[in-house]
Amino acid sequence: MSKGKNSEAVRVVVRCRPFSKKEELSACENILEVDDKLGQITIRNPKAPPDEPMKVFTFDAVYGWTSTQRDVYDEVIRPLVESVLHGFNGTIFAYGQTGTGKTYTMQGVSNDPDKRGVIPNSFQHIFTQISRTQNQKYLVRSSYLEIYQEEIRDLLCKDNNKKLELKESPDFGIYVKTCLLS
Ligand SMILES: Nc1ncnc2c1ncn2[C@@H]1O[C@H](COP(=O)(O)OP(=O)(O)OP(=O)(O)O)[C@@H](O)[C@H]1O
Repeated sequence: MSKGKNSEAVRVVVRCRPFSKKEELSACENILEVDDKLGQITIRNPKAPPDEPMKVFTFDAVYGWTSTQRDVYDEVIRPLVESVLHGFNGTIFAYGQTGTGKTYTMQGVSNDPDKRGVIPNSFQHIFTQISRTQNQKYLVRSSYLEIYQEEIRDLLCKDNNKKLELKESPDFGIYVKTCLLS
């Protein structure tokens, strides 16, 4: 049976950011080609001998430097948030080297509606859906943690310098006690 493109349990999506001003000014060379139809990224090694084949990587979806926050939300995030609203679990995380655009994609620019990222767009999506629903109760819980250099901080806590401890319980597994829980 053929599967729809959003039916995989885990989807890996790559987004390539545009050159920064600094990279433009220093005439950095683009070595990537993004094929969003095939979900492929081709990497050209400028130092490789001419007969060496280029490296091609295939993902569930790829987004190039002209992709917008809306493209990413509508095609990748919206279906997952919809399924969460129907009671399924869902996780979105951004992974990548420093400066590659994780914060831009997840958070974006708050004072420009077109540049808002996954977090504000999914909040808007969830609360719009809740406001339109009648005869149904929702419970929305939120936490915002930073893990940096092996230390965990609760960014919703007034004292966000306080380090949280990693704990383990037979009932919940591994957890941290956030400000809301303590
Ligand atoms: N898709 C994009 N379009 C335009 N600008 C982008 C895009 N992605 C990232 N940028 C810009 O590139 C720079 C680096 O991005 P960002 O801070 O999101 O990287 P990061 O992966 O979160 O880095 P770090 O791991 O160091 O926190 C920022 O100036 C950001 O605005």
